Amino acid sequence: QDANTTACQSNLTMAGAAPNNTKVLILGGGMAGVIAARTLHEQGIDDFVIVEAKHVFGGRMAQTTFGVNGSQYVLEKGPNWVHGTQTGSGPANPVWLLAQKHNLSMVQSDLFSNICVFDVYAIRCFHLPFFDYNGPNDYSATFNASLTAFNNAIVLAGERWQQNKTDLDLRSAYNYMGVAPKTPQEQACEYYQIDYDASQTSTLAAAWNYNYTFVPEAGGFSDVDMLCVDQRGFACIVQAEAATFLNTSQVLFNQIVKTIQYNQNGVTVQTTDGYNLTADHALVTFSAGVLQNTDVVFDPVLPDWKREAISSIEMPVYTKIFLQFEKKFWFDTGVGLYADQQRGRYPIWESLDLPGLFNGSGIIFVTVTGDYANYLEQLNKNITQVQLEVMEVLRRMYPDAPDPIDIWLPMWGRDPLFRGSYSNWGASFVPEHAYNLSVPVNGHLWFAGEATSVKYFGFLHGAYLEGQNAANNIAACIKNPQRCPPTT
Ligand SMILES: Cc1cc2nc3c(=O)[nH]c(=O)nc-3n(C[C@H](O)[C@H](O)[C@H](O)COP(=O)(O)OP(=O)(O)OC[C@H]3O[C@@H](n4cnc5c(N)ncnc54)[C@H](O)[C@@H]3O)c2cc1C
Repeated sequence: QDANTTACQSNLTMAGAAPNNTKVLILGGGMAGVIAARTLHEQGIDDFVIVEAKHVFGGRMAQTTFGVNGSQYVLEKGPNWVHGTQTGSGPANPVWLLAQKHNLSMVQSDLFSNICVFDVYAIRCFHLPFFDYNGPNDYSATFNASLTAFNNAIVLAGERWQQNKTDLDLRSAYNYMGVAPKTPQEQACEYYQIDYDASQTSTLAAAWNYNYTFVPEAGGFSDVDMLCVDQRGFACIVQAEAATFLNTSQVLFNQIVKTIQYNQNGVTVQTTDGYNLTADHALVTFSAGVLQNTDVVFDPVLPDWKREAISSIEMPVYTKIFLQFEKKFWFDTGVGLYADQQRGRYPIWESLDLPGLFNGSGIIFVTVTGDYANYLEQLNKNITQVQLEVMEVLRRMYPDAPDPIDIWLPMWGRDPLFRGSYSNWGASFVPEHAYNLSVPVNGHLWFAGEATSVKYFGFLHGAYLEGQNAANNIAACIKNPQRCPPTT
C-alpha cells in the first residue's frame, strides 16, 4: 500500500471489531458505499458498519506505483477522469466538488481531439496525431466525419427516447444514418468514439448511452474532463472523505462477503473469515460483475426480476497497459490514434510525459477494451507476450522505438472483487432492467453502485449519487416504517 494512500485514510487503516447487530450493513467500500455511509451519518444514523474486502476504501478507484527505481509514479489503474464538471450555475458533478474539497491535482483534457496543459505562461493545447500500420497517416478528415456521425447518433438516440421508441445499438443507428465504417482508419476513429468509452464493441453499446453526463441541457454537468495526476491517488478523495466522519468501529476491512441471507425481518452476512453479521438492513454496492458471478451467494436466491436485471447489464473490461522508456520519443500531444488491420488492436495511446502531467517520466499507456481486453486477460499476465505485441504496434508507429524499461497492466475481468471494469447498457437492457437493478428485495436488502444509475451508469458520479439516494431511502425507512419498501 502506498504511504500516500494511508495518509489519505487517516486512522481508518485499522479494521474495527465485528459488530453483533447493527441497523445497516454497507457491503463494499467504494464510492457508493462510502457516500452511503456519509449520508446515513448526515441523517443522524451512525449505527452502521461498512464491510470491505480490501484494506482501503475506494474500490475501483485504485492506483499502482509504476516505473523503475528512481523514476516511479502513482498511476491510476482504474478511473482517471472526473467526467463533466459544471456549467454556469447548473448542477455540479458531486465528484468534481469532492475532488476540489480534498485538493486533488487535476489537468483538463479534451479526449476528443487534444489535451490542454496549464503552465505558468498559458494554456497550451495539442492536436491528435494519427497513425496506421504503415506509420504516420493523416486521416483527421475521417476522424472528424466519425465524430459527426457519433454526435448524430446521440441526437437520434435522444429523439427516440423522447418519442418512447425502442433503443438501437450503435451499429443499427449507424446503418440507419447510412454510416458504415469499413477501412482500418474508419474503424479506429469509430473505436475512439465508441469502444474507448463504453469498453464494448459498437454492436453492443446502446445508442442513448451518452445522453446525460456531458449534456447540461439533458440534466448533465458539462463536456469538460479533468484528469487526476495526484500522487496521493484518485481514491484519496474517497479515503479523505471517509476520515471526516467514520470511526474504526464502523469499518470492517479485509472481510470478503460470502453469503447474504435475507428475510422479512433483516439480513445476515457471512464472511470468508467466519464472521456472522446481522442487521436490519444491508446495502449491497458490489459491482454488477460480482453479482453476475457466484462469488457472493444470496440465500434465498434473488427473485427472477432482479436476476434478469443483473444478468442483462454488460460488464466489459477496459485495460490500460503502462509502458516506461528511458526517454520520450513519441508525439507531444496527450493522445495518439493507431489504426490496425484488426479492429481494437492497441488503438489509443496516451502520453503521460507532458508538462503539467509527469514530465520526463518516459511513460505512455495504451488502452484496449472489450474483446481485445478479454484476450489479454486470457494471456494471464504473460507480460513477455503482451510486450511483444504492444511493441510490434509501437514500432509501426515509430520504427526505432527501443524496448521499454518497465511494463504493467491490471486484470479487471479476472479480479473476483470486480469482474469487469464498469457497466454499460447493451441494446437489450431496457429501462425496466435499470429500475429493477436498484429496487430493494424483501424490504431489507438494498442495492446501489454505478450500475444502478439510470443517468450516469459506469461513472464515479453515478456511484456517488446512487449511494446517496439509497442511504436517504434507508434512513427514511428507519425513521418511518411507513416509508419502507414492501417486504414481499
Ligand atoms: C479501468 C477503469 C477506468 C474507469 N474510468 C473511469 C473514469 O475515468 N471516470 C469515471 O467516472 N469512472 C471511471 N470508471 C468507473 C468507476 O471506477 C466506477 O463507476 C466506480 O468506481 C464504481 O464505484 P462503486 O462504489 O459502484 O463500486 P466499486 O468501486 O466496485 O465498490 C465496490 C466495493 O465492494 C468491494 N467488494 C466486492 N466484492 C466484495 C465481497 N465479496 N466482499 C466484500 N467486499 C467486496 C470491492 O472491493 C469494492 O471496494 C472506471 C473504471 C475502471 C475499472
